[in-house]
Amino acid sequence: MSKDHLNLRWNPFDIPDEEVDFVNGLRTVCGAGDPLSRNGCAVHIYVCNVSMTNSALYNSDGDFLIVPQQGTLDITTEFGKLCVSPNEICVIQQGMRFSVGVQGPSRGYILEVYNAHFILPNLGPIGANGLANPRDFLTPVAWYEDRDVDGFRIISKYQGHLFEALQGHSPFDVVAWHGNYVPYKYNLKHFMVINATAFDHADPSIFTVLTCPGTKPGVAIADFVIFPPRWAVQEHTFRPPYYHRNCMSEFMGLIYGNYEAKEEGFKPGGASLHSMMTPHGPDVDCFNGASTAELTPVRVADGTQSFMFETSLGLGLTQWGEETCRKIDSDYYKCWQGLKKSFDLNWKPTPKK
Ligand SMILES: O=C(O)Cc1cc(O)ccc1O
Ligand SMILES: [Fe+2]
Repeated sequence: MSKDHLNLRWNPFDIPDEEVDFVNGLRTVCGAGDPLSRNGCAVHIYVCNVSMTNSALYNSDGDFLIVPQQGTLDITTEFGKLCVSPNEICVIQQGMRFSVGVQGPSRGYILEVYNAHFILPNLGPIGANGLANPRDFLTPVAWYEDRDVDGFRIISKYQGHLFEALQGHSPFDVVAWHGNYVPYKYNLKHFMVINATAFDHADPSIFTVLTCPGTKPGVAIADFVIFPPRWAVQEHTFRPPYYHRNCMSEFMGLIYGNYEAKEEGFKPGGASLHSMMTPHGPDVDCFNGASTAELTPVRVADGTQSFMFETSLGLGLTQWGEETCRKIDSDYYKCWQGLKKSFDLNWKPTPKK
């Protein structure tokens, strides 16, 4: 494997012209571990343009966190209906039957976890409220249909493969439910952003919406992190993401707009992967702009929404992610090539007021 395989960028994944529904349009990009030992995660893309009809999917392997990027999803579940638009996300847990309706060309990202359910991160010193607040998560109200169907397809994703059984009626015949094992949705605009207000760039874990914990305390199987519209006010700081290498694998996607560290090249519906311990950071334009900008309070990321699936596991690419999709941007590494050495022995910091 050559070095440029460790930092990768994908151009937007194609939505096919021929009719494809949500299940047939599922593609796995990368992953770690496996569902047999209930340890690991996977990143999938869905691209589709027609609704699932007389069919339902359930995931025997783990939980799905679905991030629509284009097109609203009308999801019918055994618990009722969820309408999920871009900039909203939903979680459909292991075993729940669901059917996805779409209104046209649709695309999005899915984070699947095998170990445990997603939870809100511990707030630690943040205290009682902040980040994604529990009050903003919505669960469906019960909805049912009593519909006989000649051959309703029940599809199970089991050990990474799809299996199918036919039954004579719609599975969405549950008239009521109680308990808390239920799918939910969340609108990212409700995220209460907390960030550095004096100096330094905070670890993006401060933007964690949901996390799937692993067995080592504080180490996640996967975090869902967003880069929401916010103020940047830090002084004496290079404000964009720092250049770093770290112990996590970072898969990023873009719902709309631009990502501040890569205004060019990272496009909505595309993706990037910065692999564990592989150096990365802002592109040369971002570096040059932020190195000379006056550090007054400024808005960051208005009209945009990027996100990261971050995992403590190593992410291995599938054949589809690496080759079949034909979306890998082989010039990605060039975004850093114009970075010049800027060490100056005689430079002195401006004294603090
Ligand atoms: O652009 C990235 O790769 C994601 C990222 C953002 C940030 O603010 C700090 C670290 C980091 O990896
Ligand atoms: Fe990073």
